[in-house]
Amino acid sequence: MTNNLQNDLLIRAAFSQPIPRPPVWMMRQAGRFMKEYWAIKNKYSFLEMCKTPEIAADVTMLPVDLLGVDAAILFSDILVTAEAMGGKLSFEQGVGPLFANPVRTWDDAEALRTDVLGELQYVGDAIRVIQQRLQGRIPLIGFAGAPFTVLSYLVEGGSSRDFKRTKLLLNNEPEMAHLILQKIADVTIDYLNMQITAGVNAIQLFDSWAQALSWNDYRTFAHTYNTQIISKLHRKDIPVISFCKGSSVFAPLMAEAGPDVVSVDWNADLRNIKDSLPHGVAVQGNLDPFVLYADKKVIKEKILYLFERMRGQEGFVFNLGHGIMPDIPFDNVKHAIEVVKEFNY
Ligand SMILES: Cc1c2[nH]c(c1CCC(=O)O)Cc1[nH]c(c(CCC(=O)O)c1C)Cc1[nH]c(c(CCC(=O)O)c1C)Cc1[nH]c(c(C)c1CCC(=O)O)C2
Repeated sequence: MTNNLQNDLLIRAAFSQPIPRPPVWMMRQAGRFMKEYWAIKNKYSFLEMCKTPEIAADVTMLPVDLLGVDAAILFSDILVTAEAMGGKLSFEQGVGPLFANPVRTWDDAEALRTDVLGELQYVGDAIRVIQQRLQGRIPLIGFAGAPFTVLSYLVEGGSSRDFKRTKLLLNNEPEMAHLILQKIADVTIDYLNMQITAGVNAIQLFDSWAQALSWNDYRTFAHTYNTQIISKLHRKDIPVISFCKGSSVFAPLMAEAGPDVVSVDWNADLRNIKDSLPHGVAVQGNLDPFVLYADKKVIKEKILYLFERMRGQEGFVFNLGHGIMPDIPFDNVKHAIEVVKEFNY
């Protein structure tokens, strides 16, 4: 495989090639647990940060410069596609994302736009600025939200604990759900291909809340669309990582959708998941992020336990089972990354 990266551990691990140690990056590695993030966040709104390429690049680079991770992830959000489609999106401090015009009727669903790449050009611009800063040191991961998870925010109007309205829609009005899901899938395909053209080195698809679904509903309302998206990416040598909370259960279906890597939450034993997947599908994960609140000695032990379980396995990317929480001590995150980087099989 050829690429011009100085550190291509992530790419090699994603394609299940031999590597001296697992690569490390962490979901939500650019965020509120860093005081340097707050220095920027106190001056701009979250969406302003996402939409100003220089600022998005500054934030993307924070964990690269301060933590020494093996991959950068674009600073953006999974909900920018839904905003471009017509959702009136805001992020309220302490509340999370809100859509002022939730999708509740057939008319709302039909009004969602799909020809929206023009409105997402700021993301391509940010990718180009970030790649100038990275200078090929490490890969840049682009990403998008998967249709089911994005639909849940559009329908609920924001975050939800039980996904009651979303499930009511899937159960009572499946055709309307499919209309919305297909529109989000179409936008996501264009959007990820645009990120690839702009220069990302890997892609992660976030279906964060798929755990809410039954197996059958996951297949009908999530898997179908994720499969479509992954099959329509102009991947060339760009690996695709598929993430959901619930991957401990849904990993077999996730692998069937055709990604290079399945990102696993912290419930399952990672080795058992790896062994259950078809040969050549890599895994990413799966430290419980709450371990990062613990003493440094404990953090190290839990990481080394995971590495022992994965000994002899190609196709392993170290990550958390879900994102870093905002109040996790920075020093603990840094310690975890150092433990991984000092490791050698
Ligand atoms: C579900 C989801 C969202 N966004 C995302 C997901 C999938 C990952 C996951 O399951 O956690 C993905 C995401 N969001 C953000 C990134 C940037 C890259 C990274 O560092 O990982 C990524 C990859 C920045 C962000 N996205 C958000 C922030 C916080 C904004 C702030 O500073 O207030 C950041 C840094 C806001 C956001 N965005 C979202 C929520 C629910 C919230 C509010 C809750 C929270 O704050 O954690 C939607």
